[in-house]
Amino acid sequence: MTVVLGPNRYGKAETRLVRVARDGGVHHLKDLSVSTALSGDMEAVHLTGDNAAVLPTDTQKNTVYALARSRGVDQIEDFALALARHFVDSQPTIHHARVEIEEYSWERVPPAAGDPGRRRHSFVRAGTEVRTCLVHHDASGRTTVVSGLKDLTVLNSTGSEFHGFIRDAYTTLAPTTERILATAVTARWRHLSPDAGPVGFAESYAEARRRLLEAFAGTHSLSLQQTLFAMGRAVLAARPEICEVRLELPNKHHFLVDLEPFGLDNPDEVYFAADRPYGLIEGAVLTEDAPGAGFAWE
Ligand SMILES: O=c1[nH]c(=O)c2[nH]c(=O)[nH]c2[nH]1
Repeated sequence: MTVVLGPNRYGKAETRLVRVARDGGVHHLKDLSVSTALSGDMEAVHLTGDNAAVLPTDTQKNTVYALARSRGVDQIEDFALALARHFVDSQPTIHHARVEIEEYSWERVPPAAGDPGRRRHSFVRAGTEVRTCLVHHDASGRTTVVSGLKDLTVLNSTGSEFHGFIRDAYTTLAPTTERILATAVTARWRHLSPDAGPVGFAESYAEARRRLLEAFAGTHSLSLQQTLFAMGRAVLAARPEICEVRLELPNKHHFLVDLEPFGLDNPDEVYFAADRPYGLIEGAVLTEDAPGAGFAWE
């Protein structure tokens, strides 16, 4: 039997980077988790242990910190692109770089009563929402950028129905014209080009996020699948720099509690927020002319 080496990559996962930009006495915070993965001429290291082509994962981690200092960190997509290009362009044995970044957002602590000055260096974590990006760059100059977010938890307390579904021998679910619809959105969107056009990644991200929220809130939902498509379509309709949106929407079920044993009615008021199992609705929404994704999602 002959065996051969298949696809492989290696890197440093989840390098935690906090950067404080000091603008006089006013500080700005970036809080990131950066994962790098490289591939290229890696037959020898796998087959014989010859490390001559290997840029150590420790060096990859150091590069994250060094570039944070030498070029700063603004939009995570731009930072990921700089890292990916650095690895591929500086090392002949590295043919492909994959850089994935998560950004945790912080808000300023509000000013105290009677102290109108804004807080200059005190922050509070802004919820659980995480901004994400995934960048690929290879030695032939192909570059892809996927932006996104995860753990964006949203809830509509009305405007959601679910009925007309298949009923078989195992179906017990009652059709409903009134339910809570709640989900923790994971959304990722593929850019047509690695520079986000003239708007830049800051505005592109803010607007895509806004369209997702508007579509979730503004869709009278007959299913979470319908809401998923409406959310993806809303982003694509508003953002010409984006050609594909992929969504993962866990259905965070809220069950009306039966209060009859206690002599109480329950007119859509008291719910049990179930933890698991949960429905998981996943889908991609693309423009008709979206170019092939290549390695963008890998
Ligand atoms: O929006 C929904 N889609 C489903 O496919 C489904 N299945 C289910 O049990 N509840 C729901 N809700």
